[in-house]
Amino acid sequence: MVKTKFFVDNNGISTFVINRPEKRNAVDYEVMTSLEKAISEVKANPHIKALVITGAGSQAFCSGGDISAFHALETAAEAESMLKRMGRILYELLILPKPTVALLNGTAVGGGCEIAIACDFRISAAHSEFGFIQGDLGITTGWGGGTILFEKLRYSDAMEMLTSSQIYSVERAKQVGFLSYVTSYQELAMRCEEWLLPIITKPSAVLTAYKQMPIAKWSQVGLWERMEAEIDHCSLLWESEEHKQAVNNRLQKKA
Ligand SMILES: CC[C@@H](C(=O)O)C(=O)SCCNC(=O)CCNC(=O)[C@H](O)C(C)(C)COP(=O)(O)OP(=O)(O)OC[C@H]1O[C@@H](n2cnc3c(N)ncnc32)[C@H](O)[C@@H]1OP(=O)(O)O
Repeated sequence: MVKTKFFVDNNGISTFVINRPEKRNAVDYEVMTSLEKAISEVKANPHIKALVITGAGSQAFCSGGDISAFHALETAAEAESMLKRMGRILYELLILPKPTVALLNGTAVGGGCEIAIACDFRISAAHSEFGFIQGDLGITTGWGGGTILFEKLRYSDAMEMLTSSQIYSVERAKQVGFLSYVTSYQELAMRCEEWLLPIITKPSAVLTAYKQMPIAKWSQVGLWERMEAEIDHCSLLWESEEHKQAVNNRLQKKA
């Protein structure tokens, strides 16, 4: 089965689907490569007005990094190369000069929440749940998503979401500003299109100009450098006994 899909509709809305429902749409190297390519295509293709990222099935949007695949990364240096690669992809997604939507068809945890927060909007199915659960694994966010969360949510809300590792319902996630809109799973695709319609019917130059406003700020405040610092911290924690034990427990389904 192909691990990702990418298509563009007649309105210029492109959709990237992580297609690993049996692994709750976990991100491995193949998924990373496809996402990297899709972002480049969206940036370069003048017919594409927006990018939607979603997951296959109704159970998960994305369960973060593929812990079976990344379990093999033992040292801080080994972890850093994977984390930095995905961090750069999320930075490119963040600064894409076109509107982006995380279409949350199900639960997002760990790096899944990092992908979601790198998008401009988060539209969710009513049954989804969200958690920056990295703290329970003895690490921090490692793809730069913590830094992005602090940019997009109120300080105390971002701080609580990250440090508590709690699972948020859609109600709570909407309350803290993590979500833009909630609908039923059945209506998700249709509502997303409706949501995007007043946006994608504007000239591309207008959309790009608006997107440039936060991008200029992020460049001034050295956002990428701050994401790199986050990645460095996570890499160091990666080689801790606490992290290795937590991942082993999860792989053996003890936690
Ligand atoms: C590495 C980067 C780092 C970052 O920088 O942020 C991270 O992303 S850390 C976070 C890593 N992710 C996790 O630890 C999440 C683990 N998964 C779960 O907590 C749960 O699966 C779920 C997402 C809450 C869904 O629960 P549920 O619907 O009950 O499914 P199962 O738990 O039964 O899983 C089904 C199936 O999928 C496999 N799976 C799930 N998540 C991952 C994953 N992240 N990597 C690899 N495989 C995953 C799980 O092992 C099951 O497989 P089988 O046993 O073969 O059926």
